[in-house]
Amino acid sequence: MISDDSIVALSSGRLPAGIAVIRISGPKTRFVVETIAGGMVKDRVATLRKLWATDGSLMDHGLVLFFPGPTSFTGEDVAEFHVHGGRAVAGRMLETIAGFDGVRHAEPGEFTRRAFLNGKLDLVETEALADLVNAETEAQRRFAVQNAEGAQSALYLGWRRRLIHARAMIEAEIDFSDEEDVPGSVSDTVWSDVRAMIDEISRHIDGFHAAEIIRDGFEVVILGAPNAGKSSLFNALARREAAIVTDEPGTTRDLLEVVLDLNGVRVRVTDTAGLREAPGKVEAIGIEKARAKAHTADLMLLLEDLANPVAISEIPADIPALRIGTKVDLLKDQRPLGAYDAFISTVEGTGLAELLAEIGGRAAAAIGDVGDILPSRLRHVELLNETKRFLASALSGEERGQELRAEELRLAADRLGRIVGAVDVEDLLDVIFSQFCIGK
Ligand SMILES: Nc1nc2c(c(=O)[nH]1)N(C=O)[C@@H](CNc1ccc(C(=O)N[C@@H](CCC(=O)O)C(=O)O)cc1)CN2
Ligand SMILES: Nc1nc2c(ncn2[C@@H]2O[C@H](COP(=O)(O)OP(=O)(O)OP(=O)(O)O)[C@@H](O)[C@H]2O)c(=O)[nH]1
Ligand SMILES: [Mg+2]
Repeated sequence: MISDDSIVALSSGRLPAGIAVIRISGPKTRFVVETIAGGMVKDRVATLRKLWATDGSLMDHGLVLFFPGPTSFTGEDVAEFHVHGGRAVAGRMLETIAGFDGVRHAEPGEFTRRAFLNGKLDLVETEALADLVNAETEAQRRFAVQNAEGAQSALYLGWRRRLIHARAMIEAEIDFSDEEDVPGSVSDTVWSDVRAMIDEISRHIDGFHAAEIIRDGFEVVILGAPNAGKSSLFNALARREAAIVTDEPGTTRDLLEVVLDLNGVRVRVTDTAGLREAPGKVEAIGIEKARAKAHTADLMLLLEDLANPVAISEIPADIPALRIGTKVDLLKDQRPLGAYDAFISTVEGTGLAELLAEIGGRAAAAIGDVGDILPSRLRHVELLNETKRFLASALSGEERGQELRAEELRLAADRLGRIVGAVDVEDLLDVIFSQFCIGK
């Protein structure tokens, strides 16, 4: 639904700020610029102008930019007013512009929605733009900017092109099947490419967990017996008193979380209740939560007090773990018994930098290599799985005949088209654009 309304919004952040950017898009843009800036400005060049309210009073003195459609961000005429970032200045500008006939305040993501509807961005690029605006870590930014530039879309469009070609080859073979000189090897080539594509898609889907780690963070869970020093390590990693520490076993009951940025990767560290038998009611619930949390971890830190080692039981075996000896300062000259991956003292600060480096290294390894193209939404994974299912069915369906197999190739290509928004996506748009803030 492309409406004729022009839309206006504050596109920059929280006020007050040095500068506020007010953006308008749509057919009324020229008229608005002419009226409030006292005439048009040169296309795509910043021009300093006095900005006049409808009642003839001066609103501000600011920079005006005009981008004529279709060569603008939205594809429509767009203008920007870069004004002083005061609340009253921006407020007066917005109300004045929204007061023009045919101009209204924009909905969240509405500029980007217009860019999508005018073919400036596909759906995957649009989602990546939302990720770019929300990126907090360097890994999130790198990943989002690459996809906003079309890397992920190019992969899906490449597969789609191959399938459209494959289907054309199969259909040509059907049409000419009476003629002797169409070699069977054409369809052999096609089906071996389909098989290769299934492998490529599977490998790509396997990368989803890395994408989730980039977005949600690498999950580190601290586990151990009561008093092992879990909360003390948690506070040292958080660099603040995030958890209560006492010498009473059973101090921590609930899960506590801090988010770290380790070399540009989001890492979430959870402190847990000490694991032990026969605790009180509240602590028992905490211990249950700790055990459940361990199962979703990317890395477990299993803490043992070297002065009083208590190994913990029933820890998930399939999740990577580091066994850490704590309170190494209390050992004096004794050598610790047992195989530990690290020794720490939160009192003296021993081993903490090394532990942090180890966690950071594992988190970096878990997100894969810079430039890897990963599915960035569950939506992509679901459609890729459907694509794969149609391909597998086409590949194994010899007895069903070439027509049906060609149709399955079409359905597979369709699913890829749906990921980038080339086909049948009207129902997705409200969900996707509601992820944006106003002014984007
Ligand atoms: N001031 C300002 N900064 C901004 C934006 C903006 O809208 N305004 N952007 C907004 O997100 C981003 C830049 N993205 C943009 C993308 C396309 C076009 C644009 O005018 N595209 C035309 C012409 C392309 C060309 O000349 O190469 C087009 O696609 O046809 C402008 C900005 C980030 N910084
Ligand atoms: N000497 C020494 N004492 C420590 C060290 N780390 C923690 N402690 C002490 O050990 C006691 C327990 O520490 P916590 O961090 O609360 O232990 P916890 O594992 O969180 O305990 P629960 O929450 O009860 O499961 C406190 O008295 C701490 O001061 C350390 O590195 N050296
Ligand atoms: Mg604790």
